[in-house]
Amino acid sequence: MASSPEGAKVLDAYKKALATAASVTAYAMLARGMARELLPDELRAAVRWGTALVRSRLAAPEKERRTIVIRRQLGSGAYSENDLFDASVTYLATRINPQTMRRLCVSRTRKKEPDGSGSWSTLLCMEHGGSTTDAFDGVEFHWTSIEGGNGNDGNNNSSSSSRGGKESLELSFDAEHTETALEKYVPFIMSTAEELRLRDRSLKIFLNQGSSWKGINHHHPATFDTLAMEPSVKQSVLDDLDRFLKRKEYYRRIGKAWKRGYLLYGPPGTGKSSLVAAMANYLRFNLYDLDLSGVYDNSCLQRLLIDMPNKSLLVIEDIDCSFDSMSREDRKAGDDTDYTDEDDDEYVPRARGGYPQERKITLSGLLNFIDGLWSTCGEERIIVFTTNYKDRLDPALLRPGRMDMHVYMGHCGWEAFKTLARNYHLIDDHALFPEIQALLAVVEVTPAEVSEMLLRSEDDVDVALRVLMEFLQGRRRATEEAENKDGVSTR
Ligand SMILES: Nc1ncnc2c1ncn2[C@@H]1O[C@H](COP(=O)(O)OP(=O)(O)OP(=O)(O)O)[C@@H](O)[C@H]1O
Repeated sequence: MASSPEGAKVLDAYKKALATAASVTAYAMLARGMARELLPDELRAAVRWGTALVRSRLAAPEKERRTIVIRRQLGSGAYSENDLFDASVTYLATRINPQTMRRLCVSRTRKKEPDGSGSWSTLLCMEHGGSTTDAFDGVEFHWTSIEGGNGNDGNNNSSSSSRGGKESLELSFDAEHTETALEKYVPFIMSTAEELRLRDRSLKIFLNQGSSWKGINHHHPATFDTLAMEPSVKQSVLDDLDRFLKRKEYYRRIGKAWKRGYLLYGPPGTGKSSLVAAMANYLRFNLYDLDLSGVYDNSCLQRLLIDMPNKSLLVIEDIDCSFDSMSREDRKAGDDTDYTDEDDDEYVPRARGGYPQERKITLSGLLNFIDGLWSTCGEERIIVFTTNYKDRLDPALLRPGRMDMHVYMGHCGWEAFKTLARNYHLIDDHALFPEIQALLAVVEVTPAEVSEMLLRSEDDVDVALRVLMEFLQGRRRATEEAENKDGVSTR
């Protein structure tokens, strides 16, 4: 290559560069040697300090950190538990990766269901001294578990939390993310822990006794999967519930109470109560079954409604029987009670058996409490009214905006039947299905009646379906005879 003119040029340039580098190095060594010889120690120290200062200014500054200490207990009293500590432990159990933890705490608890069965739940948590990281909103949060004790834990750990003699968690992050930590991350931890708690708790059903609620464990097996109803109606109820749950901010913004009302109507035995139970199971809300015949007056009603916590479902069954829309004149004619102090638009509550009772609450009182009182205290409530006779309801209940969704629970159609066949006999098809489908298209039968027929023979699906088919044929004959009779009599 050197033999060509270009090669000679390159070699030349290379030699020059080497010579320059060698002379720069030699000069630097010479200068350093001279400085060591000529400059006094103090001056050299000052130069070193200046160089370090320039270097530290140019380098990226170390980020400031913040630490939030979350103590298990806030004081020494019985009510000093810190909910944020419990919520953080619950939340972290879902974030801990057992693969990356050197030491890990595992606890198992057995939950007993009302039907006697039990299930195990496992909780993972950090051992004292352990740490883990979590990412939220693009920010990295570092968690450390700090041991409690009496200030002399032998670790020489001088953190304030351990000195306080109480167990705690420390949450550290870059100081610039303090607002995210306090305004977003902490509320997120609380709401996630609350969701997990609701998912794991045994549900309760509360019944009113006087002006208070009495709760018992509630284990209604109905779920949206086992519910036999029109698939599109079922899906629209599910979608509505999901939308409701997600809309906390929306309700706050438009200034409306975060509640939702459903009116379930349809003939007896079509699954209205089952749907209420399925809704409670789906939402993991406790159920408050209000028997208006046991409510003396509006103030008693008010107390009951105030006592209902958030995330609860209030159901008033057979609302058409609970209020009688007789006018004052009708009532005066019917009994001797003195109604002189009443407003004309008041209604007499009826006991579930249909007998009017002495003391009164009003439908407007009920609706006003639900609209007014619930908007000022509490949130995330569902109210469900059920009725067999929608046409008998007071128009005040049906007014747009009063009940957000009206759900018709109808007679058993083909899709509903298939759900029941799957529930009771685990089948999706059978030789008798076409005939049953044809019969269901012309016969009015409730899911409760179909369920009863399918249960007649639990072990033998052939027998069960034949029993159902004969029942449907009998119903068709009866309907035809009735129609013929009507036809004859009207002729
Ligand atoms: N749609 C349905 N899906 C599944 N099972 C149902 C359905 N409807 C009725 N059943 C069965 O019938 C029983 C009675 O039904 P449920 O009490 O839910 O009906 P309802 O419409 O509330 O009746 P009522 O108007 O008389 O209170 C239920 O326990 C269940 O076994």
